[in-house]
Amino acid sequence: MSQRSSSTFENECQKPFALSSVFRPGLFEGRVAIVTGGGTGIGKAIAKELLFLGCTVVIASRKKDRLASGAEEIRTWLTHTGQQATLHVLQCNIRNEEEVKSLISTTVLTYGKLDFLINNGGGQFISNTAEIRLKGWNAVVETNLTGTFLMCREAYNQWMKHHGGVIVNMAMDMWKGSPLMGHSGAARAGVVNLTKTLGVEWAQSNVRVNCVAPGSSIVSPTAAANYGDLNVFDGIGATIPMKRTGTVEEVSSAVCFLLSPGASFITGETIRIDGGQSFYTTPTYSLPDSKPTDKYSWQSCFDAEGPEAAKSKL
Ligand SMILES: CCCCC/C=C/C(=O)SCCNC(=O)CCNC(=O)[C@H](O)C(C)(C)COP(=O)(O)OP(=O)(O)OC[C@H]1O[C@@H](n2cnc3c(N)ncnc32)[C@H](O)[C@@H]1OP(=O)(O)O
Ligand SMILES: NC(=O)C1=CN([C@@H]2O[C@H](COP(=O)(O)OP(=O)(O)OC[C@H]3O[C@@H](n4cnc5c(N)ncnc54)[C@H](OP(=O)(O)O)[C@@H]3O)[C@@H](O)[C@H]2O)C=CC1
Repeated sequence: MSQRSSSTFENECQKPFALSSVFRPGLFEGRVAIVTGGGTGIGKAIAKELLFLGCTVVIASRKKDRLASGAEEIRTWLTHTGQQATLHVLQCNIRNEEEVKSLISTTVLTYGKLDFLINNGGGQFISNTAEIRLKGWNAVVETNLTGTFLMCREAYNQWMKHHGGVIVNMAMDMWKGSPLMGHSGAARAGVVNLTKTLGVEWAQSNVRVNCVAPGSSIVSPTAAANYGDLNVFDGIGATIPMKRTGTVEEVSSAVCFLLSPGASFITGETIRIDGGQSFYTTPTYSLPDSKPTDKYSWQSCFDAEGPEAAKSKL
């Protein structure tokens, strides 16, 4: 079997506009999508790929400046691809119910429909759970779980209930717990569960709801900046069975597959995009040194309590 070397692949990718999707051009022509967090990182890659495939895309997030610079980059890129598609920018904090309602209604009013919702916007900060203040806990849970719920509910009630559609949610590698990201792990586990529920409840409306779960390994400058350390992804590749970090394109193509007719019998599912990391036992969080914890056995109780106490229980 011939094996393409990684350097060949890198060279291909350095031709920035030659390769923009593994899917066929025009696949999403006539479709309308909302991508939250579409101005940066993974969301920006999803927006680009959808546009490349002919979809009209609304990107939405909290910060005007991030949206504006993301949109400028996307438009320049789109021009170079030679493809024509519409990109629309709307400000929205997914934690705010009124803003979410308005994002969906503006999209439906402007473009007459809403086919795809990609709930990519989200995130968290790093902290031992014992040190998380209630405001910080609430901020992360509202962003990742409540924000996803609000977006799904409004997309469904305002459009998809009567017209069908596809939703893709965002989780993370929280399968074995999330040391130092307890708030986000709990919220994303909720998102995975919500995805299953909605997949069942909304099947009757021809709405599919799925989710992607990237490992803590998808390199983007904005994600790194969020942790105040541009090198935060260094060293992570070595802990992954595939021996490398992931790319934003590798998340985007999974999202596009889930949106496509090729996934038309898939709903309620979460796809891991983590190079096998979540199935591998090497911990990314090292436990602090501590003495062995207390063991339970009848003999140890007898030893601890002494023969008289044990006899008195007979
Ligand atoms: C280690 C490698 C990991 C690689 C894997 C990457 C995974 C990813 O998910 S990458 C995505 C990264 N991007 C983001 O996380 C962006 C979105 N995140 C945020 O905006 C914040 O983290 C947020 C969700 C907490 C929302 O922030 P904000 O809008 O400012 O929220 P509030 O003003 O309502 O509340 C802030 C509240 O939260 C606590 N807090 C925030 N940051 C920290 C921090 N760095 N350390 C400790 N606590 C923090 C704090 O309680 C804040 O309230 P105040 O105390 O009043 O400031
Ligand atoms: N990179 C990785 O390794 C992993 C990433 N993820 C998840 O993937 C998603 C994208 O992350 P990534 O691109 O890497 O990082 P980014 O920090 O670049 O993306 C986060 C995006 O979410 C938007 N956002 C955050 N809070 C809100 C909000 N309340 N309302 C609307 N938009 C919001 C941000 O825009 P703005 O600031 O303008 O609001 C930003 O565009 C996130 O949910 C992230 O947690 C999950 C696992 C691993």
